[in-house]
Amino acid sequence: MSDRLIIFDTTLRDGEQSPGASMTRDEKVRIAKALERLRVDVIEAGFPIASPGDFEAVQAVAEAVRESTVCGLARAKDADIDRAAEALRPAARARIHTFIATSPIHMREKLRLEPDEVVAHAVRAVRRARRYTDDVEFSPEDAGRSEPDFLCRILEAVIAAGATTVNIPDTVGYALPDQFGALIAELMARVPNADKAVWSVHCHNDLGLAVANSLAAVLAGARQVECTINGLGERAGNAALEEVVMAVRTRQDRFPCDTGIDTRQIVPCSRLVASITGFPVQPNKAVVGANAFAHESGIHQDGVLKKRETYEIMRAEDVGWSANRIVLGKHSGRNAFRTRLRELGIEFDSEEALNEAFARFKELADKKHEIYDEDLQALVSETAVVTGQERLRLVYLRVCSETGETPEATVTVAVDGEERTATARGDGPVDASFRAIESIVASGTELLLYSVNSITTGTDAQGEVTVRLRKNGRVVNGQGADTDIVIASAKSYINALNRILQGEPKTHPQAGDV
Ligand SMILES: CC(=O)SCCNC(=O)CCNC(=O)[C@H](O)C(C)(C)COP(=O)(O)OP(=O)(O)OC[C@H]1O[C@@H](n2cnc3c(N)ncnc32)[C@H](O)[C@@H]1OP(=O)(O)O
Ligand SMILES: CC(C)C(=O)C(=O)O
Repeated sequence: MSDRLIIFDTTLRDGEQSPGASMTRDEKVRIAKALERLRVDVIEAGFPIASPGDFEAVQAVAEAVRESTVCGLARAKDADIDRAAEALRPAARARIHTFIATSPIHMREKLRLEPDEVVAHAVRAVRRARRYTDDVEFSPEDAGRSEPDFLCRILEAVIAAGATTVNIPDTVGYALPDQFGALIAELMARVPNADKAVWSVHCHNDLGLAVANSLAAVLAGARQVECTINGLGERAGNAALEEVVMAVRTRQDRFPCDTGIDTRQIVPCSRLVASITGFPVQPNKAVVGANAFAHESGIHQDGVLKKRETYEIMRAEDVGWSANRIVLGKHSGRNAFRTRLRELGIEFDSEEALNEAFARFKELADKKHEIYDEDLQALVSETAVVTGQERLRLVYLRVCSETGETPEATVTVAVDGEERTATARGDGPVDASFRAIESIVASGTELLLYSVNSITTGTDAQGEVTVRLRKNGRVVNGQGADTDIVIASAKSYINALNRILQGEPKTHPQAGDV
């Protein structure tokens, strides 16, 4: 049995199925490049038949990624498989992942097919996918609630038809670790041609057991785990990549295999996904939460100072947190700035992008005593968005907020380079600012979500604001960071409006134009 555990990342497909987490094509490419740096083996980039946008995103990821295999999802239908193959054509290594449900309830109530018909669809789909690539994965959806005898039958048939990976999904997060591990062991023992395929698992977190179930499966013999950054995914999410990878690595005394992941890229990748999707990472989240390596109580601090291993089972640096805290300030130069960002896994495409980020860093350093890694990451992800084709830019903001008075905001926005100013009152300083921006841009968008997170601690911490806007059924997220949360809010609002404008004809926004 192989000692390599294949990491199949599905942040861009199942992760995107988290309500509100949809990503643009360019955002998917940025995440895919980060996943490639993380050295994931397979990137599931989307479900090409789902929409023209999903097709283009899979195609763009297939063009951009050279090291990891790029995968597209397809139902057991000819049209889905042909569409996936078309989207994956530019890939250096392409995988088609086809699936059909095998549980009695799904076959009877959803597919309305007899078990024999399900087997026939599965075999036909795998054969068709093999016409396009040698790398074909098959999943019996809802395997966690399927009959083991039927699973054995369909898995033997798809392996004989050419499936090179068979993936056992616990689609509704129903399994328990001992039972799921036993199921994998049973299937691998009973399917006669089991050794012709890699065995994989895909677990959902409805009972908070996705990682535990995945690890139980690996101990039983599975050699691929499907997972997502920060555990994103449909409903309660999928197994978190960072937890699976670090559990296997930390407990090498129990696992007979290891991954090829560059673990130092885990935290930068987690932060990128959080900032693009607008789903912040909870501070107590394992591995990637802000408190994962923080020690608060005296007895723990005393122990760690004497010997780090008394209270730490992993090294913060090994997953991408920095060990040295105060590194950069307003007297630092470009080389220190570039070097620190390189240590965080961030590279600039051009000198212009570096200069743009450096200018923002200097502005921030003037306002803030200490610049933490999290500040830098927020600043760079903001720069990456800003250097795109932005049509609106915040030029000026003044807010007047006084006890007993209605807050008032005056805002100047450059619209395609032309500055416009407006003043508005609101229920609070943020509301007043948004109203002032609206009276300039007249976007007609609906605000679905507004959230503020403190990126670091202290009263001079940067606030990171996420807003979610909807227009004509299209939902976008915007982010902004600043030590002043009203400015961060205005930046995030304008960032979201820029995303709505992206790809639209370049006329000057007037009332209702955005
Ligand atoms: C467990 C998972 O996460 S699977 C992935 C889930 N992700 C998604 O569904 C996101 C993308 N989906 C979509 O955009 C749409 O559902 C589409 C484009 C795939 C299909 O859209 P529509 O054609 O309008 O069908 P709709 O979504 O209403 O229903 C699904 C149909 O696919 C059938 N179906 C579902 N799974 C499969 C399968 N694996 N193989 C074959 N047929 C299937 C259903 O029985 C149903 O058929 P019916 O229309 O004959 O009743
Ligand atoms: C397509 C399959 C693997 C899936 O996402 C699930 O069953 O949850």
